[in-house]
Amino acid sequence: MPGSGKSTIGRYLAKRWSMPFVDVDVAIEEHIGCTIRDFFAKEGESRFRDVEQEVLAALLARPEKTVVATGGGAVLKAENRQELAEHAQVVYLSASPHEIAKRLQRDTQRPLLQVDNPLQRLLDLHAIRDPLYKEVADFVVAGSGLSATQVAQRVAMQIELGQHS
Ligand SMILES: Nc1ncnc2c1ncn2[C@@H]1O[C@H](COP(=O)(O)OP(=O)(O)OP(=O)(O)O)[C@@H](O)[C@H]1O
Ligand SMILES: O=C(O)C1=C[C@@H](O)[C@@H](O)[C@H](O)C1
Ligand SMILES: [Mg+2]
Repeated sequence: MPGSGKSTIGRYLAKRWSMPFVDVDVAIEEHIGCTIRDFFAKEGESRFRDVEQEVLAALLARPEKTVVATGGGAVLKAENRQELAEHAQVVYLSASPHEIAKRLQRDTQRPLLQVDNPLQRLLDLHAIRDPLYKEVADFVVAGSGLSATQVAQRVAMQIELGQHS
């Protein structure tokens, strides 16, 4: 979900494993040459999703092991879910819409949440996406009530356990 901690936790994991970290949102902004917010306003969400698919596929094709923070909506396209399942270990950072709304109270950068009732928007997004996140994830780490560092440690433990079993 937007605000679930993908960028924060992704950076922590990359440091822990001495791997490169790529935030797909940042890679997209480099590719389009403006902010995602402006791109949404100018070109619309559908065009954004096409660019997101292109950038994500290119990142997943990299031979180097990399920690990737996807955009929150990457799972909406079946092609992205397929690519993720095939080329990555996927972690779903689950967090309740109420907790995310609290974290992002002062945020102005996430275009989907610039609405009168961001909590309702998060509840709607969660209802649509939760099954898709679960479909594509190798495992789910529940983040509500935990600090970002605690969540990152749980994710690291799950992945490291998987690699030694
Ligand atoms: N487990 C956590 N507990 C409390 N705050 C957190 C936690 N995880 C992340 N945060 C805070 O929530 C905010 C959003 O986190 P972050 O930017 O990492 O989310 P994101 O999933 O990358 O969002 P987006 O999909 O919009 O890119 C940040 O201010 C971050 O410090
Ligand atoms: O949840 C979403 O659909 C989005 C999340 C962000 O990471 C960006 O990819 C963009 O703002 C769309
Ligand atoms: Mg992010």
